[in-house]
Amino acid sequence: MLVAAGHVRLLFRCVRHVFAKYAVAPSLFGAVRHNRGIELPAGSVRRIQSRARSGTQHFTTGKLVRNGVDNKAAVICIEGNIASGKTTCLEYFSKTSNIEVLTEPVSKWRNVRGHNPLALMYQDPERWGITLQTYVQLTLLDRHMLARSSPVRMMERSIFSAKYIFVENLFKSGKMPEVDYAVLSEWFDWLTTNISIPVDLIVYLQTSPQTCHERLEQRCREEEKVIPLEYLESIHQLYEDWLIKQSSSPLPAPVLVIPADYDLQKMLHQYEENRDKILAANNL
Ligand SMILES: Nc1ncnc2c1ncn2[C@@H]1O[C@H](COP(=O)(O)OP(=O)(O)O)[C@@H](O)[C@H]1O
Ligand SMILES: O=c1ccn([C@H]2C[C@H](O)[C@@H](COP(=O)(O)O)O2)c(=O)[nH]1
Repeated sequence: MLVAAGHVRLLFRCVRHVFAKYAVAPSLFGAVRHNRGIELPAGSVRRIQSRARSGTQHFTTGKLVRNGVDNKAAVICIEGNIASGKTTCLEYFSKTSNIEVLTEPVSKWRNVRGHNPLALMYQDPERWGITLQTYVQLTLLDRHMLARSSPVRMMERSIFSAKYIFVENLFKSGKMPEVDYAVLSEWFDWLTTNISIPVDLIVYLQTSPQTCHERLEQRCREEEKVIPLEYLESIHQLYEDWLIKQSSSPLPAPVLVIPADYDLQKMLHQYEENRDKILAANNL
């Protein structure tokens, strides 16, 4: 009971953080509605009247969007299993001008005010899964809502994979209590219904779990030393169901699959070969 109350308090703190950062609550509710939309001071969040892009499923009428965000910029999410090579891929494209690269905020997940929710989750997922995933959801939402500085944004993972892969995995494996799953799901549904989170293309780095296991050991991140091959197999299966079979959760954007079991040199070649397809997201 006490644990559940603590989670609710944490969730309220999270949404207050988002609203405070983007000044949504006072300015939104104090806003005046005109025929052309809502007028708000610069830097605040506004509701947009419509947004539809061909090739994507998102129609964002009436959703919150941060003022000053250029909705014409393309957003490409790099998805894949743990240690599949997402950061390495982003590093490669970061050398291209006009591409803004946002890596996952893992450093925050390892240190929030002196606490390490990533390590806690791996030590005791039943207790700390909701704590980590609440913070992952908040920090990824923050990434999605950052004002864009280039015509193309590439970001590592998304609020969608946090929910459809990692939260689902914790719940389906019996490591997340049903009440925690229900609360996280309600949050996710509210956020994605009310806030504009456009994604134009998903690039899926498709690896075997064995490859990821080897790369994980090579990377040697302290918190991840306890990850067994079976964990990577579960995450792999969820990714395949979502992005290849397209049978589990809704797709926020079209998917480009890049086989990623190859060595680094071949991967860089693959990225170059797919560069035009990836950057074509800018013209959708
Ligand atoms: N194609 C590759 N072949 C071999 N090792 C790789 C390859 N791509 C990445 N690595 C290494 O594997 C580890 C995980 O890669 P990383 O890009 O951090 O994965 P992710 O961001 O998906 O977790 C790192 O040590 C990285 O140097
Ligand atoms: O929603 C999430 C997203 C990520 N994680 C974990 C998985 C890894 O241990 C780290 C970072 O992932 P990378 O694939 O190495 O970038 O965070 C999670 O538990 N939940």
